[in-house]
Amino acid sequence: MRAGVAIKPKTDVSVLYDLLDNSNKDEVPDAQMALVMTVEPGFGGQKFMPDMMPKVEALRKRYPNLNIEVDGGLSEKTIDTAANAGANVIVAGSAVFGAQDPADVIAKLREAVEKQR
Ligand SMILES: O=C(CO)[C@H](O)[C@H](O)COP(=O)(O)O
Repeated sequence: MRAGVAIKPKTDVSVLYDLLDNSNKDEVPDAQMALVMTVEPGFGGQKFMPDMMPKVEALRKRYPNLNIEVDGGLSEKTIDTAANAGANVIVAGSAVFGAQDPADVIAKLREAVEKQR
């Protein structure tokens, strides 16, 4: 099993530091992924919030090997912003399910992330 931890847009990224810094110690479950919500949780089709990117950048700087996920409003238009900030796990609903060629969209999202790694 893998464990992750998520923060909503109004939550400061620093709340994750204690947990992630201590994730190899016995008393804290290993957190192997951090999810930075890029919309308010609740439903698909919302607008990507670029002002969440400093959180992603801060996590990437502090944890070079952490899986950092973004969720909300990700598409071919917003993927470069997220990937440049350091996100390497992408949740995309509308952009994929609303596409004529979902596989092509997934390939483009993947390519944008892999370009940064
Ligand atoms: O459920 C969500 C928020 O709670 C997700 O943001 C959603 O599933 C992703 O969808 P979209 O790509 O349309 O923003």
